[in-house]
Amino acid sequence: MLFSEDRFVQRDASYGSIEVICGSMFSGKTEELIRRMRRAQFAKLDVEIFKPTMDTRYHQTDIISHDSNHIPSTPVDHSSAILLLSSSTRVVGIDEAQFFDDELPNTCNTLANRGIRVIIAGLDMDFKGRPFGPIPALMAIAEHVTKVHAVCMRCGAPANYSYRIAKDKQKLLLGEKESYEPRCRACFYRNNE
Ligand SMILES: Nc1ncnc2c1ncn2[C@@H]1O[C@H](COP(=O)(O)OP(=O)(O)O)[C@@H](O)[C@H]1O
Ligand SMILES: Cc1cn([C@H]2C[C@H](O)[C@@H](COP(=O)(O)O)O2)c(=O)[nH]c1=O
Ligand SMILES: [Zn+2]
Repeated sequence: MLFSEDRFVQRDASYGSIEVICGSMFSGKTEELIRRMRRAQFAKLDVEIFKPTMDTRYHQTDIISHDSNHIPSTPVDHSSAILLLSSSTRVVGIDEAQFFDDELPNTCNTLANRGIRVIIAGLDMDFKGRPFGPIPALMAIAEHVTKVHAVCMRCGAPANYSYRIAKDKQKLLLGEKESYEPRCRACFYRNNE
């Protein structure tokens, strides 16, 4: 079922909220983030979208999904910049949040306590199946967590792991289908132990 904004409205409008969209690569995190941001724009709310400067796979500024859906964003080096750049904003979106520093949860809390709706998209696990960056802490403090799934490239089941095809072992390796494929638990661990 699609996330519905109507299901959760703060009674005290001086407070906002935190939403996390997480899952494996190709699971539709960016598409879902774009969908929610576009609905906020249709509602004529001021929105700002941020991504980490290091994620330059498709475009210097735009956020672009694997289906070429896109929306403009502001690249930032550190989560503290998001606070400085969000003063007159009602809705803040953050993509590829797994790449941000450990201050991101505090930043998001500060924004939400200023009345801002914060929507975060990011990988919950790295290629080893381990929690990734600030995402687990964000999931803990969020009002809403949406876990989306890709389709396992081996068996067609819902996939929640990002299997790395490339031989590189370092945690950070930007890439797409040439380097990763989504897999279900069985197909991920059967070939990865
Ligand atoms: N194995 C797969 N499972 C699901 N979607 C896939 C797969 N491979 C490619 N896609 C495409 O990826 C799109 C999702 O892209 P995107 O929102 O950028 O995902 P994410 O941000 O989670 O990596 C899907 O709509 C689909 O067209
Ligand atoms: C699993 C994993 C992924 N990455 C990189 C690969 C991509 O550049 C992004 C994820 O992009 P998506 O929008 O979710 O498809 O993260 C990485 O650096 N390390 C990993 O373990
Ligand atoms: Zn599978």
